[in-house]
Amino acid sequence: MAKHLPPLLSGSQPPETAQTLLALLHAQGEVARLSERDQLYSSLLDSVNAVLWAFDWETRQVLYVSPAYERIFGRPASLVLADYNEWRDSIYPDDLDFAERSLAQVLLKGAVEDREYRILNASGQVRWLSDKCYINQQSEGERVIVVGIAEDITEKKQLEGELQRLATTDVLTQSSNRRHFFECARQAFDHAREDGTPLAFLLLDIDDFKRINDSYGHQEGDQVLQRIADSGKAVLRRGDQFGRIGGEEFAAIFPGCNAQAAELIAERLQREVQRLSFSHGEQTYSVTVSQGLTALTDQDTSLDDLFARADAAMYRAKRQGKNQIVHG
Ligand SMILES: Nc1nc2c(ncn2[C@@H]2O[C@H](COP(=O)(O)OP(=O)(O)OP(=O)(O)O)[C@@H](O)[C@H]2O)c(=O)[nH]1
Repeated sequence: MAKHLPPLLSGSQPPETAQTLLALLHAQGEVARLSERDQLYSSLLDSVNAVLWAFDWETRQVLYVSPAYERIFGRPASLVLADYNEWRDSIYPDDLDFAERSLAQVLLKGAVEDREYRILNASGQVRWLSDKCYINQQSEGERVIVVGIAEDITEKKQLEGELQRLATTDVLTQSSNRRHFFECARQAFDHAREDGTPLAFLLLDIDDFKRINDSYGHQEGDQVLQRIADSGKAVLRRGDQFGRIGGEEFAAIFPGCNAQAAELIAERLQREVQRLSFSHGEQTYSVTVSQGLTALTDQDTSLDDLFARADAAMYRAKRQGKNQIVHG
């Protein structure tokens, strides 16, 4: 038979002590929940590879940096909280102007999301940051707080650089590939036309390359291509562009260079290639190249004009006995 238990508390309201007890239990639960949430927030902040930050625009004071600051910058957070210049001084000198100007734009735009700059961390390592920032001002007249998220994108940048290198480089010779060479050459052509500056264009083709392949094998042929490309790169000046544009055909573009100056470079390259010595087993051999050279004229309307003249000149060099430079 069911027993009827006496009511724990009589009347509709619990006595005062019980109310206090309930309130305490409730508060304890709240505290536990809050500390759980706190732990969750701080472990989230810790795990992202980004610094969340807040900055008082008027007083130039950093109000908050999340734990990733110490990991990415390699410096104690207390220092940047005491002095904003800690952050400024970490910025890679070439990027400081951009970092400051783009931060100031947040006042006009409310948000600046395309800020990428480099920092030097405490051990002198360069790191790339994507530092987005936003105005956090509720109403007119309130102090301006800028908040931001500075993500470490160093690995992404390195990957982008590697992809860019792969997309623009000829795998065998590590010189520019055809597409990239002509892209750069077209830009150089446009600049030369705009600025009225000289420009020279060169085509180079290895002589009797088929015979090298047939006599010594394709791998040997590849080595010849690599060493000729190395000679090309060594002879060129900074700002010149050198590329492999076909099987055994290379091209170079010389911005700011007239026909005479380009001729000197082509002659140097011709000598460099003649000096190269190759060996296959007991045999040693050398190679020669034919070059077609031309310079920009007032009548040229596109890079194709220069290319056509250099190409015709190069074939003349072949017909005239190879191992020579012909002007077109
Ligand atoms: N090893 C190697 N050979 C290549 C590569 N690309 C093209 N070739 C070879 O380059 C040779 C070009 O031969 P041809 O166009 O007849 O020219 P050539 O023998 O140099 O004759 P000339 O241009 O008249 O001096 C061919 O045998 C191609 O197979 C490459 O990446 N590696």
